[in-house]
Amino acid sequence: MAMNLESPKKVASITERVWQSVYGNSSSSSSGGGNHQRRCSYESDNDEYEDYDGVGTVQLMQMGAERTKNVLILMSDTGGGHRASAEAIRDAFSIEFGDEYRIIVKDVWKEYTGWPLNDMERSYKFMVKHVQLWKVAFHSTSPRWIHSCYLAAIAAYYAKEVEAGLMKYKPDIIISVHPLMQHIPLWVLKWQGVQKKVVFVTVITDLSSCHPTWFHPGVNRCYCPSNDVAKRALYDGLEESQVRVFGLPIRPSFARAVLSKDDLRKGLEMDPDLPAVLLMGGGEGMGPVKETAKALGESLYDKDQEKPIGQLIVICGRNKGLASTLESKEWKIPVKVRGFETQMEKWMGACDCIITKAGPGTIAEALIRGLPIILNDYIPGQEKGNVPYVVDNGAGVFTRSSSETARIVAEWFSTKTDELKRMSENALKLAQPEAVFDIVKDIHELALQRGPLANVPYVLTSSFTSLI
Ligand SMILES: CCCCCCCC/C=C\CCCCCCCC(=O)OC[C@H](CO[C@@H]1O[C@H](CO)[C@H](O)[C@H](O)[C@H]1O)OC(=O)CCCCCCC/C=C\CCCCCCCC
Ligand SMILES: O=c1ccn([C@@H]2O[C@H](COP(=O)(O)OP(=O)(O)O)[C@@H](O)[C@H]2O)c(=O)[nH]1
Repeated sequence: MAMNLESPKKVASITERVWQSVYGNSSSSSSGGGNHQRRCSYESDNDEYEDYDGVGTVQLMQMGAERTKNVLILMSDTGGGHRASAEAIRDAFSIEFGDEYRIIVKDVWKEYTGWPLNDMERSYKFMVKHVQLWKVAFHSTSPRWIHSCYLAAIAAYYAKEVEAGLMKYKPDIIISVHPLMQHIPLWVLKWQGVQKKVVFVTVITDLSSCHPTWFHPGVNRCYCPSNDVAKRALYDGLEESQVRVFGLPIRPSFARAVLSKDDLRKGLEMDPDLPAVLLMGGGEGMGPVKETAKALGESLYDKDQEKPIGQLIVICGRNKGLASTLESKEWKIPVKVRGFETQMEKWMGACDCIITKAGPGTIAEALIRGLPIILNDYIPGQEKGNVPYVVDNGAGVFTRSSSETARIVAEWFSTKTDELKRMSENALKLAQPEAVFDIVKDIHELALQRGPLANVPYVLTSSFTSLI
């Protein structure tokens, strides 16, 4: 098995590739065989596949080995991490392979099926708010026979809809970045008789204690972000040849260090001199963000000298209530309150440490930026294992107490700057900015091994319930 948990390669090479992808191939040097001047086409919400008539055989528009291959990335906005990873993979395909691939990022469930599949975002938000409910749901569905029964029942009910959803995009390659999106699509491919023609891979977006639904023995590859997850994949029945360990896919923009901290701060209108702490709670702004912000407002103010010793950036994600509460507060230190940000790499690059719940995406991004991490919460189940991942590797600390968090940051910014520096170095050692490129290159290899991917014979058939 390629348990090659690689140390980060030269960041400059990624920088160069990202730069060339965005601004064209002006540099004379080239890296990694990408067609940098070309752009990979992709879509997220606009439909460009109007040829599907919903009843008969779907004809492929482009034939032959040279045609653009369709890559369907299955995700759901349950949290912010799945979309972030999907976008990372999309961007890396574009940088590496230009218009060889057409990338489609979709929540097919939401678009095509009915309740409860089309409402997972809200159901998930509700369950994690009532954390005991989530804990019971997570652990009680862990045994394979239990989740297989649930998923088979849902698959049987929504078979036609899921099939139509997949067929519309005529995928040559399907990439699932969600724990509940292996079983049903694989059954549909089997029903279609195209299981051997379509490349199906899973990219796991949990760093450690992930749910067993991630591991499906029918996939061509299962990309695990850590050796721990790979061991669990093998334990759950995958073959060594199916498992690869490259790291968690993070948006390529994180890997480039084009702007200095000074320039980033200027652009973001931050104080140029005061050390900065970034406070967030995933895409939904979860966890004790409000209490922590208030505590930091006190601890980062030197009462004796009557001046701040640090500045605070709060990113509330989609939590609008949180943002408006914090915006209306009077602060003694410089504070910026933001909603959902699309350029997280800039905010992270401008700060000196981060406070967050134990979301895998945020952790992996912070490691790339070398930010020491204070974890102040975790979702039971899939996020629990992220705490020792950070703490045991010396890249951060865990505390649920807001006052303790505020005290630690104040010390990092005054008497314990050496500790902050040491943790930053440890964070960088864990970072894997190349992971997303290694993943897409491996998928490309898989596709090549399949030979020409044309003529995937998608047809609507009558029943597949007998197959599941
Ligand atoms: C005998 C007692 C029965 C108990 C009742 C159980 C009924 C089933 C109800 C709910 C299903 C619960 C599913 C649990 C497995 C989920 C696997 C998992 O890890 O999911 C994680 C994702 C969220 O992603 C995570 O986000 C995090 C941040 O917030 C972080 O980024 C992390 O890295 C991510 O992995 O969770 C989901 O997507 C769950 C969506 C739940 C929607 C449930 C409501 C709809 C019910 C059924 C539809 C799905 C079919 C359920 C089949 C059960 C199979 C497990
Ligand atoms: O305003 C925001 C808040 C969060 N994120 C991104 O959302 C993801 C959050 O993923 P994580 O796994 O940390 O937590 P989740 O939101 O899934 O609970 C990370 O990539 C963040 O950079 C973002 O792009 N903008």
